[in-house]
Amino acid sequence: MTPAARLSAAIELIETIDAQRVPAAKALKEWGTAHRYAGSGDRAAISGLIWDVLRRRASSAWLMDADTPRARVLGMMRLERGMNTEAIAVLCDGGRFAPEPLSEAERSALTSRTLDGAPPHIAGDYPEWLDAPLAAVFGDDRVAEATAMASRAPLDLRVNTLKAKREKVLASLKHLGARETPWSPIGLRIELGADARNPGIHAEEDFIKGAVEVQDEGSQLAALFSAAKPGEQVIDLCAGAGGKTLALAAMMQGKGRLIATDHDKRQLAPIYERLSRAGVHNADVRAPKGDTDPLADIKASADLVLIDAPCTGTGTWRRNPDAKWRMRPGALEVRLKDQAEVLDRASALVKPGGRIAYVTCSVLRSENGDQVRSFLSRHPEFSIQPLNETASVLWDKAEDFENAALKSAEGWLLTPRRTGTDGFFVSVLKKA
Ligand SMILES: C[S@@+](CC[C@H](N)C(=O)[O-])C[C@H]1O[C@@H](n2cnc3c(N)ncnc32)[C@H](O)[C@@H]1O
Repeated sequence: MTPAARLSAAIELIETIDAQRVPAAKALKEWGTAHRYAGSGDRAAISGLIWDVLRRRASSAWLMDADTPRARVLGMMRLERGMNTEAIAVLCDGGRFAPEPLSEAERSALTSRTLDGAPPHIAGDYPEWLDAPLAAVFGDDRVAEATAMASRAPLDLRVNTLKAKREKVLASLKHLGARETPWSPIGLRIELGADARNPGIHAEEDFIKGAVEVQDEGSQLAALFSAAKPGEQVIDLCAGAGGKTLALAAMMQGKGRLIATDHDKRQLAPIYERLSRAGVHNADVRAPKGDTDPLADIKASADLVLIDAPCTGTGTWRRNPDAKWRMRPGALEVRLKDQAEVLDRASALVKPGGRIAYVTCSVLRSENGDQVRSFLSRHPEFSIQPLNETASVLWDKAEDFENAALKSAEGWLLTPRRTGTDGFFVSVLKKA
């Protein structure tokens, strides 16, 4: 397919997504099935166009002064891909399979309109109802923060120190353009291009042998800040697919007891194979069975309970721009209730002198600092570990990190703009 034909296909797909209100991933899959002649390069390029349109959905429509699929695709080419009017006109030449030529109104919008004067939720590309919550966290920086949250994310990897050292994996993944992450001492980063083609990390020997895992650097830092140590009893209470469990296991160097559970046993399904590939031998996965509590035998004995809390995922919008537009206030309410419940459950599992690491991949205060404050009012035996102590695990990077991340009385907030990671909140709570 020519670049122009790919653009036509993207416009057609956005029309389908709008008309049928289906998730973008589903629409892309169905399009692929119906257009078997399209090669993998075409599919990746078209997916890249769709994701970029979703990233800049509101600002592209504003720029073009028209909220149609075609206008949003054209506006995205200008805003996200940095193409000028002439370059866009070359693609839209009305030829076979190419989009129709640009109208006068489109030419004029692409050439002379800007985002000046656009309201924050349009310039920053987020749902209007989230303007007040984002303003509460970022104030006048919310457009810049949200713009970074709309940008494309790199592929981050965590080196599994149970099996390998970072220098060695770095050398063997050089051909993919891997380099060290800025903060995590065990992270590697591969920048991704505009097409949604992934670099095939799952087929690399390092991945197959368990020397690396895919994990955003923010998620790596959240695990590091929990300061899990060899010999401790550690519970990963919302273990899901096990991303944090694997990181905790590496920190524990195979010594001590690591218990992973989740209230939804289906979420745990991938964890068994991942633990085995990573060479973890001290993990005990406890899937819930009926109404029985899989942690019934644990009473105030854990050194550390990590809560990778169920949350709205606003911090991961750059990896899933579709989810951003689908988010509803009702979903936030449900998450807030879940978070309070999980925190209360954790409080009974931790021993005196032990700690809870409360983590979300959200930037919203109601899920982060507010949640911590209300937990402390219910459980005065807990207190917040000073933030500089939490960040001290970064050694020589700790000071730079303290200047980069956003600090509140309750914990650290990492954001794409400030730390170049997904958005993550981390608070460590110590039990007296
Ligand atoms: C952010 S995800 C976990 C991701 C995972 N830790 C990882 O790093 O791959 C949150 C998880 O919390 C689980 N969850 C939701 N409510 C819960 C509850 N009340 N108790 C335990 N887990 C819960 C969800 O099933 C989901 O798997």
